[in-house]
Amino acid sequence: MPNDIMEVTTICQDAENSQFTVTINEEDITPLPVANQLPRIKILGTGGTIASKGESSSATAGYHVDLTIQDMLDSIPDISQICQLEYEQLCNVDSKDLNETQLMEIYHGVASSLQKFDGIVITHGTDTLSETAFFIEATIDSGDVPIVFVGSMRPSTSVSADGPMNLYQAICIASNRKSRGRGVLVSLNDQISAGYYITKTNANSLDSFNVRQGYLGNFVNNEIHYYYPPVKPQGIHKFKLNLTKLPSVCILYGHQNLDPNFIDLVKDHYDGVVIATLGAGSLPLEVNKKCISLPELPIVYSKRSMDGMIPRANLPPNKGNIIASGYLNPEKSRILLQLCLLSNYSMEEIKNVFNGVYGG
Ligand SMILES: NC(=O)C[C@H](N)C(=O)O
Repeated sequence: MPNDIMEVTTICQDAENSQFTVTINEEDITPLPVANQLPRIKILGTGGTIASKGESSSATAGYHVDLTIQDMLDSIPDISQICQLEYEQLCNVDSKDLNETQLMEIYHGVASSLQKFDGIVITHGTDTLSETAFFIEATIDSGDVPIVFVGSMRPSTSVSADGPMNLYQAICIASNRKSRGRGVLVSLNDQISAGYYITKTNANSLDSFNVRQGYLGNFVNNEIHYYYPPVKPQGIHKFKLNLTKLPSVCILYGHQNLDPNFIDLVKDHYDGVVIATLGAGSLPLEVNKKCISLPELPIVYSKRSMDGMIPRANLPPNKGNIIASGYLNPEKSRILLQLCLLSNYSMEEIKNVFNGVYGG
């Protein structure tokens, strides 16, 4: 028997329906689970469009959150042969309304489920899903347990609602042992990606999430195809979370003819600032001067552009308090800076953390 690791798996218990001849080495064989040995999966519900109802079947905007996890589960195929399920409704809101208290509830919901479950699914609005996913990856050492975020772009009432299939796939992904050791995942529109890097790039379409670092896998016809063996993103810095309030960090958006004094509006009200710079760290000379004149205020230079990164070489010369975001977009840079400040890191230590994503 060849020594390859199986790269294609099927959720379907009926192996004859698999379109693939799967070769596995003997060490990799797991017997088909009997009912009480099925993976234990915890769903944590937070709301979002996946839990929403609209006015009519053609409405894809103007909807409201109205479904519980149980309602959502009623709309998906039978999963009793795939996993043993438990769920908890942590909150039920549009993700624009998620605040720090609810973020901490999600953190505790995940942390307290890790020991008891083989996989965790979090239903979440797509608008801020990537922020929560990044936060959880940065604060929880999940070991091998897959943590799968899922949302939808159409409300449950719309024609061709995407929520049921997305949820079904997320549960299958969390239940599949090939998902182990991959950290925080996002499952949406048949694609599997790393929560650390994913970004919402389209405000409306089903193909709303994109990741330039590449999708990790694909879900087609009940089969999960991972493109790579288990791996977690490069440069993750794990923070120990204590229960104090997160430091406040704001994001400023750069534009042509930027007034250098815009920093003055926020400098006394926030512990740190992130600027979406015009290109790869470029800001008008006077704005750079203003930023470096505030040596106590950490300022992360991130980017307006969806793709690309901020290299350290593009920072202004006297860059004591200026930190390059590397590959992180402004909203992820904000969370990383908050966590660094919560940990009382020095400016140098903050730069080292951002260096993990090639910034610093
Ligand atoms: N598609 C969605 O889930 C968007 C929604 N506004 C939310 O983030 O809760």
